[in-house]
Amino acid sequence: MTTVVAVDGPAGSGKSSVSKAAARRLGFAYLDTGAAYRALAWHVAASGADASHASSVIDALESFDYSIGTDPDGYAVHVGGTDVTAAIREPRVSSVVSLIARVPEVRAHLTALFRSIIASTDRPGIIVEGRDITTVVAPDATVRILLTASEEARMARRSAELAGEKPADVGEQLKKRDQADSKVVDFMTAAEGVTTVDSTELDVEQTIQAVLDVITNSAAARARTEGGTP
Ligand SMILES: Nc1ncnc2c1ncn2[C@@H]1O[C@H](COP(=O)(O)OP(=O)(O)O)[C@@H](O)[C@H]1O
Ligand SMILES: Nc1ccn([C@@H]2O[C@H](COP(=O)(O)OP(=O)(O)O)[C@@H](O)[C@H]2O)c(=O)n1
Repeated sequence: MTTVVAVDGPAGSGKSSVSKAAARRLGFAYLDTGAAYRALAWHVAASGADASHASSVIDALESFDYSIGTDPDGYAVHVGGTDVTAAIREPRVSSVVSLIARVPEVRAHLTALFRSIIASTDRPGIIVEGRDITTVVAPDATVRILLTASEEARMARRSAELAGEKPADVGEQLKKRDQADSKVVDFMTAAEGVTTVDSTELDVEQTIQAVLDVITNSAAARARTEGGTP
């Protein structure tokens, strides 16, 4: 049976870098669900539609021909024939993606897509990261983790990544996006059965180790329960 590891958390908490590294070490697949919301935001803009109109966004879903790889060593994101891997990280996409993510039809459509990608993985496990993986996409995942960090740490990390942008602007955008996103799904508090890893005081390697420890312990506990051992 495939081991499914669900990781949620706010922007800049380390979900994608840590999940990718952990997947690489375990020989697991890796699924970045935020990339799909970002790619749809890109597609809506490319179609000339208005991201703030739910009906236009729902219409754009019909022509949304999306694909993403699940190899943690390199995954390309495509919309139709266009490689949008880099374009979806641009601030113009980040600034509108929450408008897309708040539309229930979009969430239902993408959730079904994520579940089919999870079901078709050919590796022993898959790490899936986003905002609602532990609660909506895969609430029955083998391992469920909430990766957090203080707002200050997250803003500093994102500013370091976007070196060409003004740190104050990057921080403000991250804060606004988290506020908008958290009205739609709760990724700031751990749901029942979800283990919190706080990376504020950890470096990247320590965070990867903390996540790997949770995966090892939870998978072992799950195997004991399913094997009938008390
Ligand atoms: N303790 C840490 N844990 C995870 N990432 C860290 C840590 N310290 C610094 N970083 C850096 O912060 C950034 C986190 O970004 P990312 O993994 O994209 O987060 P998210 O996917 O949650 O938005 C990366 O550039 C990473 O190298
Ligand atoms: N499971 C998910 C993943 C992302 N999202 C949306 O997609 C956006 C981009 O997600 P992301 O994971 O790429 O963002 P970062 O945390 O990497 O900045 C978020 O701001 C949410 O609006 C979501 O609603 N549900």
